[in-house]
Amino acid sequence: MMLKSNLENLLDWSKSHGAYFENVEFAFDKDRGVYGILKHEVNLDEPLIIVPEALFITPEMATKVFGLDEPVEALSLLLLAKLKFDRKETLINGYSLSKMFEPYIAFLPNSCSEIGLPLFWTDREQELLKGTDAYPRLEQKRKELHKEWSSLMSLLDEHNKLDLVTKETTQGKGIVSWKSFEAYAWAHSIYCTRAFPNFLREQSERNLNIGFLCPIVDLLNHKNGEKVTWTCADNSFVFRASPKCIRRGEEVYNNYGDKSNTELLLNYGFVLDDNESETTALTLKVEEKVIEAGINFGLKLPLGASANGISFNISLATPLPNELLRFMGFLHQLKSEKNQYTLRMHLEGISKLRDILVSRIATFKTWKAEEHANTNKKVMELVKRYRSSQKSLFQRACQSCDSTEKSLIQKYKPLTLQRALKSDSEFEKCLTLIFGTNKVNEIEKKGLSDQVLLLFIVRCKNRELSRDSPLRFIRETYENVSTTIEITREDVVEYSDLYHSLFPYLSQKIPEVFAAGDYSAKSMIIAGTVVDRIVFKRNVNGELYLLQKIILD
Ligand SMILES: C[S@@+](CC[C@H](N)C(=O)[O-])C[C@H]1O[C@@H](n2cnc3c(N)ncnc32)[C@H](O)[C@@H]1O
Repeated sequence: MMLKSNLENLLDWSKSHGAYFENVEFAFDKDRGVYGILKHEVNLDEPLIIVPEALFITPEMATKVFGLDEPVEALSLLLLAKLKFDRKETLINGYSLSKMFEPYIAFLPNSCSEIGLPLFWTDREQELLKGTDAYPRLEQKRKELHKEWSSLMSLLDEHNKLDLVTKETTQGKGIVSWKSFEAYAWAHSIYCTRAFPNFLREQSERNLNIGFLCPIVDLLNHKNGEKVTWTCADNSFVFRASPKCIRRGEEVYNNYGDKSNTELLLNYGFVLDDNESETTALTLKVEEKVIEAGINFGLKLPLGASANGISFNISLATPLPNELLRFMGFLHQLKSEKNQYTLRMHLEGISKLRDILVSRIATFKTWKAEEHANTNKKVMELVKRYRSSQKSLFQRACQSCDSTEKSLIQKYKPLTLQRALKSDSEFEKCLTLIFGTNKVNEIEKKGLSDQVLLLFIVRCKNRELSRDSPLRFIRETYENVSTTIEITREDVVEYSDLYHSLFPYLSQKIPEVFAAGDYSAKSMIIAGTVVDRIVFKRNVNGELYLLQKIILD
C-alpha cells in the first residue's frame, strides 16, 4: 500500500534534483492510485513536467553495475530487483545508486499483487479469463518471463559476475532475494507499467523492448487519444500535454499508446470502457492443405496462419476484415465455382461466419460472474469489464455480417423463392394441395423446403419458359449439372425415401403438372445439386433465395 509520505518524499527528492512540475499537483486515491491534476492553465507548448536525466534508471547503469561489456536486454530489470531487494548497496565506481534512488524505490508498489498484472493473479483468478484473448497469452508470457530470468542468471554466472553460483529463490520467510524469480517478476511488473522506450533518449537504440525509468512522468495515468508529447532534450525528459484537452483542476493524462483492452489488461492491469482501439482475434482452424489451396487461390491470410489456427483481427474500426470474409467465402466454394469468387460463396461465407460469431457471443453470455464467488472484487470487476468489451466486438462483427448481407441483397436483388413461385401459379396451387400451404415461411416451418425446391427446379426444367423468364437460369443450371453429374449409389440411396414419399403419388394426383415431363429419381438427384449451386438461405429472416451465378472480383 502506498504511503502518502512516500509520495511526498518522492516529489521532494525529484525537485531537489531539478525536476520541474510547477503546474501539476499529484494526488492519491485508493481506487485510482496516484494521478496528476492541472494546477494552473499553461500556454500552448509549455512543458508540464521536466525530469533531468540524473533521475533516470537506464540500461547503461545496469551494464555497468553487472560489469558487462555490452547491453543485455532485461538486465535493467535485474538492476531494479537489486535496488529493491538487495540489502547490500548497489554501486557504480563508488557512487551509490541505492542511496540515490531510495525515495523512488520506496515509492514504488511493493509487490506484484499490488501492481495487479493478470500474470501474477492466482490460478483461479486467471481462469476467469478463459475464452478471452488474454488467457492463452498468460501461459506464453509466464514461460517467456521465466526463460528470460533463467538465461540472464546463466549469462551472469558464465561471466563470473557476482556470486550467482546458485539460483536463489526466497531467503527465508518474507525476505525475497534480489536474484530470485519473485524479485525479477516484481521488476518486470514495474517496467511493464512504468518504463519508457529507450530509443527516446538513445537514437541508436534498435531494440524496442529496452526501456528506462523516468520518475514523476510515470505518475500519470493513461487515456487513449490524449495528445501528449515526450521529448528527450538538453539531458532531460520533457512532457507536454495539449492545453486544449485539459483545464485547471482536471486530471493530466499521459498516453501510453492507443492500446486494446487485451494489451492494457496484460501490461498495465486495467481496461477502458468504450475503448476505440479495442481489438480481438477470431481464430479459425483448417487443415494445412486448405491453407495452401487458399493461398493458391489468391487469399491474403494473416501472418502466422497455420494448421494450428488462423487469427483474424477484429477491431471496432474494421469489425469484418475483408480477408476474413474472403476466407469464409473460399471455404464454401463449390467445384463448379473453381477459380471463381461468386456472390453465392460470399453470402454463404458471411452466413457461416455469423454462426461462428453467434456461438462465440453465446459463450460470453453464458459466463456468469456469480458462479465465481469469493473472488477478489477488483479482479472480478476488471474481468467483467474486459469480457464485456470482447463480447461487444463479436456483437459488432455479427451486426456487420447482417448489414453486409443486407446491402448485397439490396445490390444484387436475387430472386426469392416466394417470388419465383408466384411466377408459376399452377405449381403454386399444387403446393396448397400437396402440403396444405403455398407460403414459403410456412413451408420452411414445416421442414418441407427441400421437397418444394427439388420439385420446383425439376418443374422449371420440364416446363415451357419464355426467353426472358426470370426462371431461365434455373433450367440452364439444371442442364449444366445434368451433363456433368456422375450419379453414385450413395446419391440414389440418399434420395430414395424422399422420392418415394412424392412419386408416383404426385403424378397420379396432379398429372397435369407431375406427369408432364421427366420427374424421375435421377431428375431429383440432379435438382439436389442445383439446390447446392443456387439456393441461399438468409439466417436473419429465413428467406430463401435462388441465385444466378454472379462472379465478384
Ligand atoms: C505509470 S503508472 C501511473 C501511476 C499510477 N496510478 C500509480 O499509482 O503509480 C501505470 C499504472 O496506473 C494505473 N492506471 C493508469 N491509467 C489508468 C486508467 N486510465 N485507469 C485505471 N488505472 C490506470 C494502472 O495500474 C497502471 O498499471
